[in-house]
Amino acid sequence: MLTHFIGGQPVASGKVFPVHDPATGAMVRQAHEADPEVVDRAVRAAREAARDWAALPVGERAGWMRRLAEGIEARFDDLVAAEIADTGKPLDQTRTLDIPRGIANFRAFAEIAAQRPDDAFHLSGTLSYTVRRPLGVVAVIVPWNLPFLLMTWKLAPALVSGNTVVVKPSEHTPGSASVFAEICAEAGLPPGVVNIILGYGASGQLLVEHPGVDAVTFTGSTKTGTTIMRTVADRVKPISFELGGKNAGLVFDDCDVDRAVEGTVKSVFTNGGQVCLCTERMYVQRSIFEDFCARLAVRAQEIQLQPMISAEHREKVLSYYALARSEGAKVLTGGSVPVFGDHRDSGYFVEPTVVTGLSEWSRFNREEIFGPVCHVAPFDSEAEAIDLANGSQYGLAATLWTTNLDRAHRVAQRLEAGLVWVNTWYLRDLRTPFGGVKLSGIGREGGTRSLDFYSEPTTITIKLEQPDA
Ligand SMILES: NC(=O)C1=CN([C@@H]2O[C@H](COP(=O)(O)OP(=O)(O)OC[C@H]3O[C@@H](n4cnc5c(N)ncnc54)[C@H](O)[C@@H]3O)[C@@H](O)[C@H]2O)C=CC1
Ligand SMILES: O=C(O)/C=C/C=C(\O)C(=O)O
Repeated sequence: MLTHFIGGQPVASGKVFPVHDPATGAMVRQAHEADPEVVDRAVRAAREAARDWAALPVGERAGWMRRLAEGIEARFDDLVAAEIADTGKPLDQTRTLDIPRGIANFRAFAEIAAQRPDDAFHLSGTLSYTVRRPLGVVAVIVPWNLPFLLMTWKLAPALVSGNTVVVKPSEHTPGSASVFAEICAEAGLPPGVVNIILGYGASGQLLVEHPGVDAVTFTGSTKTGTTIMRTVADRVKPISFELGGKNAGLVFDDCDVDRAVEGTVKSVFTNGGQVCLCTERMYVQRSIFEDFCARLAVRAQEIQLQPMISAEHREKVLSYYALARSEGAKVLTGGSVPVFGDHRDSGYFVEPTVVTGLSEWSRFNREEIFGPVCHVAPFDSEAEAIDLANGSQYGLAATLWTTNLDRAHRVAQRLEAGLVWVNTWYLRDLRTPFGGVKLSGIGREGGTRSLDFYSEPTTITIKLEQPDA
């Protein structure tokens, strides 16, 4: 039974909820659900720890980040097991991406914070300099698709900046967060610096509306992002949001087609398509359209399947497969539920799916599906390709495939997206700004952008006495 982690201690509450293995549908564990009393207790614990934690020199907090990274390394296998039990991710991906990124997040932000120079300006007899103060208590609300990666992506910069935190992982994936609570305790992190509460969206709602919470960082659906925005509006709490995507991939006929097909397989199907950066709208130059579609459909049939996170999410993805048909799509591959003939038949799998033939105005091409699926459409000119890519209410990521360097720069700079990858997908440098435009989010995290969000600057200006001439 998983408990909350508050003030350095495991804490139980009245109600519990089940967590299922998406690969089999079986219940793997139960977890306590945070009620108003638990949420209040967690926020109070964070507030009590805030002053001493903020008072530590940044170098000491960076040292704590390195110790947490070592703690993750020591519990690597436990974290891998917890993440797979909750999500059904492939072992290889979990060992090479999800958990290593947790380690990298703590190490990267330890260095970025410790090495960041302070601002100072000298102007006609004045000296101005800036000191940065933490925000206080930060609510960290994260989703189920990359649970450990995304939690630590926010925790590391929040903590190294001097904030204390209350984290609420997704109700579908409390496992790795609970192992992380043990890591914090084993490392001897001061009680109350990291608090973790478990529960559904209602527990998250209680957390963000708590008057003791100073700021909210959230990754998840645009719908929940707008709810949180409304909730915190009265208190003008700072927010940082990474929300949904309906990302475009552009394939020009001067590309390396093998590379473009393989890259597209990754960008559409990684993590079962359950990454906000995944591509759902492919646009391919007409001269190579038929060949590209045929090759993508073949490769889609060969990939290792990953289940959808829940029965409900599978229904949502399948409803879009049905919608594609009703809107008149041609299904090139997939469109249904795979049959394994074993225990996976009670899991939450869907077939990787590639469709064509829909208009840009179809719901299928406008709404985030968040599954292993894409629509492929032809284009004739560079200008048309850019218009198609930009014709979305989302603007998180875009991918383009071309060997023409001028075109790569020209097109990349005209795409309305926070991130553009050229001849690759999901290549991350943790120092770069990360986030989206339009319905895809507010603000940027990554590198010093994260430190800017998790702290407030105070500018101090001193009038210097001029020496007598
Ligand atoms: N772009 C992204 O990164 C993600 C997008 N999604 C999309 O969202 C759809 C719904 O999935 P959900 O798991 O329901 O995502 P969600 O955005 O509702 O959940 C993310 C987190 O927010 C919490 N939450 C929910 N309501 C809240 C509230 N009012 N106040 C505070 N916290 C709250 C949840 O418990 C979870 O920890 C998916 O089908 C998918 O399309 C889901 C996860 C990540
Ligand atoms: O930071 C990363 O590398 C990945 C981020 C992915 C998301 O924010 C998401 O899928 O929601």
